Amino acid sequence: MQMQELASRYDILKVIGHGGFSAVFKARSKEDPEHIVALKQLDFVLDNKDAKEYKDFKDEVEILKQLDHPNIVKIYNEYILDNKPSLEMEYVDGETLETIIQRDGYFSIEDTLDVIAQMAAALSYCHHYYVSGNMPQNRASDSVIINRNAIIHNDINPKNIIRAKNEDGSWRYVLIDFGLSFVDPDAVRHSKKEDGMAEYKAPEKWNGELVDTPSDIYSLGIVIYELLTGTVPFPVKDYKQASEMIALEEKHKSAPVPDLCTTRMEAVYEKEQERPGECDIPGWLELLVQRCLEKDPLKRFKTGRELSRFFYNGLDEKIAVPEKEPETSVIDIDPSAIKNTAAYLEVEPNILTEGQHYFIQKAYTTIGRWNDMPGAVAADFGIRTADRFISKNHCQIIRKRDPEGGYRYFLQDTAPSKNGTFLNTSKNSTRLSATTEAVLKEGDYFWIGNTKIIFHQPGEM
Ligand SMILES: Nc1ncnc2c1ncn2[C@@H]1O[C@H](COP(=O)(O)OP(=O)(O)OP(=O)(O)O)[C@@H](O)[C@H]1O
Repeated sequence: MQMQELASRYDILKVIGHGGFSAVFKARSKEDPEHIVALKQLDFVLDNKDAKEYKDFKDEVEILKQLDHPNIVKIYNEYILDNKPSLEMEYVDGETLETIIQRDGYFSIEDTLDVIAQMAAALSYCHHYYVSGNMPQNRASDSVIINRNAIIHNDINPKNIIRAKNEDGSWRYVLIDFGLSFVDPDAVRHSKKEDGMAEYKAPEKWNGELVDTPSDIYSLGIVIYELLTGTVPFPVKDYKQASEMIALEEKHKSAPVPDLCTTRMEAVYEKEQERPGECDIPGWLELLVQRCLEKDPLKRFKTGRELSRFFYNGLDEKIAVPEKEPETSVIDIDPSAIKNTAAYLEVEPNILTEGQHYFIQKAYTTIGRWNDMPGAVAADFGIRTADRFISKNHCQIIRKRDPEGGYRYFLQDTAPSKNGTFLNTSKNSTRLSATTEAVLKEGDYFWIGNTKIIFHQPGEM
């Protein structure tokens, strides 16, 4: 790589990242040795400096240079060095949220609130930024969408938020990488065709509709969900699989978001190997995430400012949180009507017990006799039975992630139940000890009281 101009201007201190399309360096200006910068240089040789794309890019940089906010990376200048477009910006010394999530799994509530406060401030600033003077046209399909009243980031994801330490030890979260339409051919690929990373991409982007400030709110909502649970609501294993991408599009457009509290409790259990008591996400924060992830952009917070307002009202306990519907349901679903279901339990009907199915959706599913007394503690899976040998809280299924990304399921007796839980035996021969977690495979069955329950795992989603 020829780097004469670059080398004459800067001492390269470190290569921060080098992908297929650009390299980012930590560099020291030779002219001003106090000046440490991040320098992003495209692997793109510019042979025509009058090209329209390059002019647009320069215009965009001119506008982004004006942005001055503690939670937005400061852009200093753009140059052509060794025939390559290069962007000089503030060096943010820290780690991306992606790195932190990969290492730590998920964030505490307190740290998540800190991220939301700072990112809502950043978005509030750019979503209400008044652009004066000459400006590029609003190019809705391009990556940076600039009009007089808003700058849209358009590629919010955990790779583009860096956490740095302030002098007083507190965290500063900084939004980087406004998906400039020219600065990064990779961004062009992402944004012109895909408008940002697929797992963070708002439904209206998939639909090719007008992208506006609520699209950033959706992407930030996915990041908040991921901070709280360690996983995005709609994960993708392989981007190259067309069927996965079609399914992902469908999920963003129409699938309900998996319950935030349940997913967090599973993540806590997986990390701590200890059952969490209550979900620690405040009700108003659940509502905030739901509002960010509304499919219809008109139902989301319109801009960072609206999000911010809701956030501080939540902190001040000024948001009314509706009671959650109880999870236990008496509606029986026929599993054959559902393709590709998650694991479920089938109760074999007998003279005392109704046939039932129950889909396992949580890290712990308690199983016991159906109890409709008001205020009674009910098991997750209440078996409708007159069988008095089944306790109200008899046994449980524990769900754990396996290394391939699927789930494994275990049966455990409840500490111990009065009448025992019997796995894969004729009834009443080998009782599970209360400390055993017996692994379950498709077709395994167990007995509680006089009732047989069959475990099914037809292939996880
Ligand atoms: N201003 C900055 N200060 C410090 N590190 C930065 C700065 N800008 C980018 N980085 C880091 O440099 C690395 C490469 O960044 P870059 O934006 O090119 O890569 P990317 O996010 O992998 O690619 P893409 O832009 O195609 O999504 C990342 O680890 C990023 O966090």
